[in-house]
Amino acid sequence: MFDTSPQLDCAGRILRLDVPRVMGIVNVTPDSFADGGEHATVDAAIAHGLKLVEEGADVLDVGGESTRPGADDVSVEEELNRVVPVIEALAKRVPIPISIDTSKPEVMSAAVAAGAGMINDVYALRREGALDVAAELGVPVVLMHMQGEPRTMQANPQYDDVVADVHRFLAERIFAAEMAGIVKKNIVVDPGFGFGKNAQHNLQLLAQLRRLTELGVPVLAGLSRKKTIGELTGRDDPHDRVFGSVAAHLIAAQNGATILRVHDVAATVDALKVWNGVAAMPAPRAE
Ligand SMILES: Nc1nc2ncc(COP(=O)(O)OP(=O)(O)O)nc2c(=O)[nH]1
Repeated sequence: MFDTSPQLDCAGRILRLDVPRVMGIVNVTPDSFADGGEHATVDAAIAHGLKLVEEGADVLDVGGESTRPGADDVSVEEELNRVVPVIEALAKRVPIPISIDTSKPEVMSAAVAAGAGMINDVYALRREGALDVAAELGVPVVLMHMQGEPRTMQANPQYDDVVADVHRFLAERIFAAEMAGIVKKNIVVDPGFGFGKNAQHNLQLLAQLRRLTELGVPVLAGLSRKKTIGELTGRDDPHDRVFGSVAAHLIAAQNGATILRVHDVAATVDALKVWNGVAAMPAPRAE
């Protein structure tokens, strides 16, 4: 019997989506909100990536520019200097797919040449040239919703209906990607928790995440250590938001997400082992 569950071919490295998978975050940045500066050097980032693989990550997401509210822009050259050596080294040393977290077409190309097999773009390929470059590279792409720009997006986000608005945006970006030549089986969508959303918006999106699975592509959820988790738990320090983040990602998995983007891989992997244990149980017999 052939396994018909969805999977992503990330430049030859397969990311199976038969069960929720864990994307480990490797921020090669001095200013990321949750772990800024902790893995900012090439060597530290490589070591961190190897640690996340040890902990059970199914894919690594390497990023060289913080997208937190108010973050400074990073030049193409600086971003390349941060991520390319890390991707090159990790691609040689780990068997799992590596994704590049960038919105710059030049960085997408260089990262894939260095061994990345997936593009994760918080701008959903809206930057000049990004759609064409992503189509040319032919690797899976994550299209994420953001309202506004990182610098200003949290000022006062407004929606008529955040779930419907995000759903509509992602449907439009899927269409744009397909028109550019990206095949639908290579597309993942992401509601963009915290990107132009307040806590209520984030919780509505999490509660109704299954609506996004109607788009017919895998859903990625990234709530790890984010402000909404802090507000709900009262944990001001992002490092103290592990338990809340794990709870949020289990709910995302329960609501249809099959890629979870996390800082705390070991904790999330253990939580998913419990979740998978229950999910594997036979459905209740009809009365
Ligand atoms: N697809 C996707 N990509 C993302 N990239 C960065 C961040 C922000 O989190 P982090 O990388 O931890 O922080 P920073 O952007 O400050 O480096 N969140 C997402 C997300 O929710 N979805």
